[in-house]
Amino acid sequence: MAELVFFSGTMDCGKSTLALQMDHNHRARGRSGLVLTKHDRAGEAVLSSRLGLSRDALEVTDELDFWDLVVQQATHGRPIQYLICDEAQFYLPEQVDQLARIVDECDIDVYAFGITADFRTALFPGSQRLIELADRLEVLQVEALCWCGRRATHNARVIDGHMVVEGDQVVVGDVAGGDPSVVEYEVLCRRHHMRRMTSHAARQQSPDPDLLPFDLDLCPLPGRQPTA
Ligand SMILES: Nc1ncnc2c1ncn2[C@@H]1O[C@H](COP(=O)(O)OP(=O)(O)O)[C@@H](O)[C@H]1O
Ligand SMILES: Cc1cn([C@H]2C[C@H](O)[C@@H](COP(=O)(O)O)O2)c(=O)[nH]c1=O
Repeated sequence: MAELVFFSGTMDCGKSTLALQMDHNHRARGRSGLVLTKHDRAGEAVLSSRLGLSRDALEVTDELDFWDLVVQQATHGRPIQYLICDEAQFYLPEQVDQLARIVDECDIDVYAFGITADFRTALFPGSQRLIELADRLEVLQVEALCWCGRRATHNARVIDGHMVVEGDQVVVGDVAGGDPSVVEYEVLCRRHHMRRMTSHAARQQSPDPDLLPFDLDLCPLPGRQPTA
């Protein structure tokens, strides 16, 4: 029986890599599928992973009707058995409803990949609908880590090293390493997200590089009070 599965996690935890692997494995067994994405960092109509792999994909626009898409494919003699849907947090809730209908009425597997929450910890509308409708939620096994060493569970938006909590929900960007004058993201544990303590801020408080990436709370020094 077909399933709607939502693979989620923070940014940079391997979702797009897994999406490419799943497409590869299904294709290798002769199954026919479609790969879709929306606002990938690498540009339009491409699904890219930070491991260096990428492939062509259909760009999901607000106008796209997934139901019409699979019906069209079938009527043109290209029946679909699975859909890979990356950056699904950006899909409209009604598009997620269409995906659920495709699973139930066409017996097509839908594998969706995306972050659940934005930089303010609010659910993206597409992710909220996926959580409401999915047969299964899968949290990725590879843990992205906060600078302190704990598992990263939240996405921070960072401008000039400082975490911001106001702005548009959707701003396409990457985790640190690019041009620091533009918006970038950093994954943090909840504690440091709530304290707005990015790696930059932590370094300013504790400039000795030997103290990073270890969190003093996790690895206290004798006689020293935790700072972060
Ligand atoms: N140079 C590298 N060597 C090994 N693994 C890497 C390298 N660069 C990135 N990765 C892995 O790729 C993951 C990010 O994969 P990606 O599919 O782009 O993430 P997501 O789609 O969740 O944002 C990182 O968590 C890391 O495990
Ligand atoms: C937290 C957050 C992220 N985004 C954007 C940034 C990236 O372009 C994608 C996530 O991609 P990834 O493959 O999971 O790294 O989402 C955003 O627009 N708004 C946010 O709050």
